[in-house]
Amino acid sequence: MGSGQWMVERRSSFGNDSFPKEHETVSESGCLSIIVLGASGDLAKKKTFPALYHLYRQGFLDSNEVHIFGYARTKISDDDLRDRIRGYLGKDAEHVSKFLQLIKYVSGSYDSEDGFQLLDKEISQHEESKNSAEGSSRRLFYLALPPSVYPPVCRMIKKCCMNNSDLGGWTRIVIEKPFGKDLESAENLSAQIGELFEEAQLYRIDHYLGKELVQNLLVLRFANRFFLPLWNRDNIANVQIVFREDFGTEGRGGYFDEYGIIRDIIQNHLLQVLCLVAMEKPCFSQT
Ligand SMILES: NC(=O)C1=CN([C@@H]2O[C@H](COP(=O)(O)OP(=O)(O)OC[C@H]3O[C@@H](n4cnc5c(N)ncnc54)[C@H](OP(=O)(O)O)[C@@H]3O)[C@@H](O)[C@H]2O)C=CC1
Ligand SMILES: O=C1O[C@H](COP(=O)(O)O)[C@@H](O)[C@H](O)[C@H]1O
Repeated sequence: MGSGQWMVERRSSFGNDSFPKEHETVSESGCLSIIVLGASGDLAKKKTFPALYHLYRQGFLDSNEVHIFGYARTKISDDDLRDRIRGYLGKDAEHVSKFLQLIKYVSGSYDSEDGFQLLDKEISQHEESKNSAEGSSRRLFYLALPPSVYPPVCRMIKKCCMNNSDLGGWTRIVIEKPFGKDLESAENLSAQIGELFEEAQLYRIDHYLGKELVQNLLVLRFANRFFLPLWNRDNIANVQIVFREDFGTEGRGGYFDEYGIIRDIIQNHLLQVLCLVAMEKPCFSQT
């Protein structure tokens, strides 16, 4: 299947015709607010904040423009959140401390306006303090939350927290896997979120596809002259994909009770790895 055909399929399956217009330019200057919803959780502490820290260390997040907000129901202070994530960031205490000062925590529920109005107030205050006359405001909402709360959270963002600066900018939503429990719930989620945001504002992600080892599987299989002719049923007796964690549930119990570890890992991460191990060479031709 070529890329042209893929676009057509994707439009119909997500029921939304508002893909980015190819030549549309979007302002990438001015104040940037990154809001991590579910900031008290496992994903936020182990992956999201460390990823933001690495972007900061590599110079992609300018402390003159960026502020990071954590949001969740747990009642903790800014410093409590900083203490929770400090140990996951790195060993350079000075840089870690500077990065942590960019983070503010707001507590509130996922389905009522009070918390989101407070969040909007905090973001707006930050924008007012940082914006120059020509700057625009960008708001990136990262949902480090179980899928069951995506719809209420998206409704609250739409109602209370959209960027409406006269100076332009954008509001974007990043959604983690798993995207629902099955086809029906995934389509249901898409329909609900699609009513609130344009497709161009939505980013569905799965961090396994970004792993170097996973990405290298394609190179190993299709660009390596030793493996290319040998990687087939005549030479491979069996394939085992092993997922191991050397720690316990660690606060994920509520989420696992609802979704289950199999849905959490197997139908996305591990099946993707299986596909990369076993699939035919991709066809890159255009249709
Ligand atoms: N952990 C990881 O490494 C990764 C996780 N993911 C995905 O990210 C999402 C969150 O995972 P993770 O952070 O591990 O899970 P957590 O159980 O740690 O949940 C994150 C936060 O969401 C809130 N929460 C948990 N359960 C519920 C619930 N039933 N209803 C409302 N709020 C709830 C809690 O915050 P509070 O109570 O303070 O509001 C919690 O701190 C999942 O969809 C998971 O598949 C994706 C990639 C990696
Ligand atoms: O998506 C998830 O993945 C992590 C494991 O990711 P890894 O990069 O550390 O291998 C898992 O711990 C988490 O429960 C799950 O939601």
